Amino acid sequence: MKIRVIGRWGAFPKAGEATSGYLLEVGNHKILLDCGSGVLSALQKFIELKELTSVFLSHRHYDHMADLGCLQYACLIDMDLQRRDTPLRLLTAEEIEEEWSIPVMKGTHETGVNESAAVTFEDGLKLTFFRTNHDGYCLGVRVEFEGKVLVYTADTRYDEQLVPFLKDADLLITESSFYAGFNASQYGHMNSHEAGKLASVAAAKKLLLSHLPHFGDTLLLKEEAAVMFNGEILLANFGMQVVI
Ligand SMILES: Nc1ccn([C@@H]2O[C@H](COP(=O)(O)O)[C@@H](O)[C@H]2O)c(=O)n1
Repeated sequence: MKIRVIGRWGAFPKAGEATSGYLLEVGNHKILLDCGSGVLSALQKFIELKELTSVFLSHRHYDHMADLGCLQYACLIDMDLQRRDTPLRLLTAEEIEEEWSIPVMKGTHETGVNESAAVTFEDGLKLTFFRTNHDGYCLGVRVEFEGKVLVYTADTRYDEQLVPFLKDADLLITESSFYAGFNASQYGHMNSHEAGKLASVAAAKKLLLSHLPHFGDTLLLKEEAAVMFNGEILLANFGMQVVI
């Protein structure tokens, strides 16, 4: 499994970068985990959009799905120009409140997902979803393939109820929206200590800190998380690829 950081910022993108987006390449799949602001442009530095096979949307906050509409247009154009023969599969966290629906368009096909259903592909790739502790309906995803495990928590408060879904991940991607000591929970998020603690309690092998704050020295996040987690810690950087 290969995972590349396409967008690493919370809330809004820094100049020339993007908010949440991670490209997962596994078997014949190219799956985008979240499609925040700036992701569509940044993604094309690495692949052509017609190569994408699926997109997982954790929740319907702009920093996780702002570029979805334009991605749908790209798929429509690629279908019309016969550059894409299969519609892009959108795996979207079911929005209980149904405040936003995703338009039906040629080139994309939506499948609502929730915490009680897994998606299994023919080659054995399995995606299992779990509800996180965020404001609104937000799902994390556990990806399993040929004995390797990747977990992406998306947005969440620190919550040990998540641990069974994170257990023994070869790579755990968590948010680290604030610095140690800050009450991140009030905003539905985690600070760096909490990210490290979650990785430790879940016995993750490697931790990738992302969904970063727009203030302070983000290098500190890694040092702070290391107080709570003894394993390898990576701080998300644009274009960084991790192989597990
Ligand atoms: N006082 C605040 C409030 C929020 N943030 C950040 O804004 C983002 C909000 O994103 P949601 O996913 O909760 O919609 C998030 O990155 C928060 O950390 C902040 O920095 N300060």
